[in-house]
Amino acid sequence: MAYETEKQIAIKAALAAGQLCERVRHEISPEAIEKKDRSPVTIADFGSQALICRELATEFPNDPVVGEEDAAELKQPEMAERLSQVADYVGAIAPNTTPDQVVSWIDHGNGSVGPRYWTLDPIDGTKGFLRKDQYAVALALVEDGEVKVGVLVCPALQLSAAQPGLMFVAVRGEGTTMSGLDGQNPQTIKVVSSENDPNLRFVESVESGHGNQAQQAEIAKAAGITQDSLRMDSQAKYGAVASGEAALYLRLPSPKTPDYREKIWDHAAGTIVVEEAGGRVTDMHGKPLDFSQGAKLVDNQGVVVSNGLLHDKVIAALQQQTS
Ligand SMILES: Nc1ncnc2c1ncn2[C@@H]1O[C@H](COP(=O)(O)O)[C@@H](OP(=O)(O)O)[C@H]1O
Ligand SMILES: [Mg+2]
Repeated sequence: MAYETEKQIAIKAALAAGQLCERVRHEISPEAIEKKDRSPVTIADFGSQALICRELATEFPNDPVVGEEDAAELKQPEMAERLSQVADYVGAIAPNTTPDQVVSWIDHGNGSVGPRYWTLDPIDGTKGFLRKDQYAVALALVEDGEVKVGVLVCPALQLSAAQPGLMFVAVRGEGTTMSGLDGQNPQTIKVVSSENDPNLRFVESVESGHGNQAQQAEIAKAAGITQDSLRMDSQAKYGAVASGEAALYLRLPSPKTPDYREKIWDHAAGTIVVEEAGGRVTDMHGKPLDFSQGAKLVDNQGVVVSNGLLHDKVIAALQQQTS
């Protein structure tokens, strides 16, 4: 099977990172959230990137990693205590970790996009993480601009599972699986194969500033979806489409940030998870997402993720709105 080693290492690394994030999350005090204290997410974000980059640097030393975080802030003398907290959390999974190692692993994630690279969002949906809602650890391998392997660990996502904690894994040409966070009994999943069912749902961000909720509602309606949206943080939304829980995920540019360009780590893992489950991912103009241009999807605007059947209808509705 293609990319078997990459897949196994990515799963191991992302699950370990998910475990670290959950430990930190359960220790967030309600007061910290009220005060909008971002320290829990900072610790988990840095710890997750450190653990994953440690694994990738050991197993694939020649592969660049394009991660969301860098250690510049953590290296400041006034951050010494925070750094040692991160090292403690990482050390619970990778014994004897030193603060210097943490810094160097995090900075291993400052690579550049090339012919083959990994991209990592150590905590996607930071706002969801702080609200104790959805978040994801998202890791993907990209070759020649195409995502080849994607792993999404969603520790708080339940869908139809008996308990929260879902992992989605996809390899190009080999389908998408979903399992619990023990990785046991992965089940092949498929998008919902209907376009006219009154029960079809669409997903969008909880954060109104990350999209255009009014326009998203209109477009979903034009595509025949009559149900209210399901609002969810992070790339868990891609998992919802891949598993058939939703038929569509719309992320249209917010009127406040019309020129926003999406980040590769916010979409790479999710894209392959949906495509390999039989769905489609493009930008709002129907163009495939181009992961070869750098950390941002500079040639794309907005994101449309569907079960495939609805896709052309959605793009046509968007074109009609702008013409
Ligand atoms: N104006 C904007 N438009 C779209 N996405 C944005 C945005 N500002 C920030 N984001 C991205 O939205 C991501 C969260 O998406 P969602 O709303 O689907 O949970 C953030 O990832 P992080 O949480 O990793 O920083 C961030 O990269
Ligand atoms: Mg993100």
